[in-house]
Amino acid sequence: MDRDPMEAPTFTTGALAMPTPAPASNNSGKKASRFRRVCVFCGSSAGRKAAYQAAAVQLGQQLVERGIDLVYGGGSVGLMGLVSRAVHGGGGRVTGVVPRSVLPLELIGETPGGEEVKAVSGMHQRKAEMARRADAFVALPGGYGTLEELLEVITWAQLGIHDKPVSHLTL
Ligand SMILES: C/C(=C\CNc1ncnc2c1ncn2[C@@H]1O[C@H](COP(=O)(O)O)[C@@H](O)[C@H]1O)CO
Repeated sequence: MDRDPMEAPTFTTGALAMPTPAPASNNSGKKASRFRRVCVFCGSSAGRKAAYQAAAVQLGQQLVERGIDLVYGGGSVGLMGLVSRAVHGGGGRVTGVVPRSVLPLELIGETPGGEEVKAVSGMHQRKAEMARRADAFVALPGGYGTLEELLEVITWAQLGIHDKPVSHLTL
């Protein structure tokens, strides 16, 4: 049976799940995680289903809940803006990595104030910088850009360039 598109999904991905059934708490009372910073790949548009937007917000909230910082492509638009605002709004730390050429396209309107924005010279530098800073990767729904980013880190894992967990959420 199809999932109700308005229903927020539950996150049970291996990458973010705790290794033990009874997670310890960190100093702030949040559930502890073995990941300090997670890279989220997602659409620069909001997508057709309300569930995509709900998932972006819920993932951001889950990161904050677990005390995990966010690194992402730095956009204020689409699902990228939703996840970053959810993390920042919840008190989490956000780092956006944006190619200078993409800044005017993806950082527009109300920018996610307070986040660290690292401007880089190109798309490849962005992916390398996000991968360097992250302990794990999660992909949400998106377009070709998201697909390209996800496949790149999968192939880097296959080649042994990194050994960080990669997961994607299908809705
Ligand atoms: C091979 C190179 C570039 C190939 N294209 C992209 N590579 C990486 N990131 C990209 C590319 N095109 C768009 N993006 C970014 O993905 C994000 C999500 O986009 P979506 O299409 O809405 O899913 C967004 O931030 C895009 O800038 C050169 O290395």
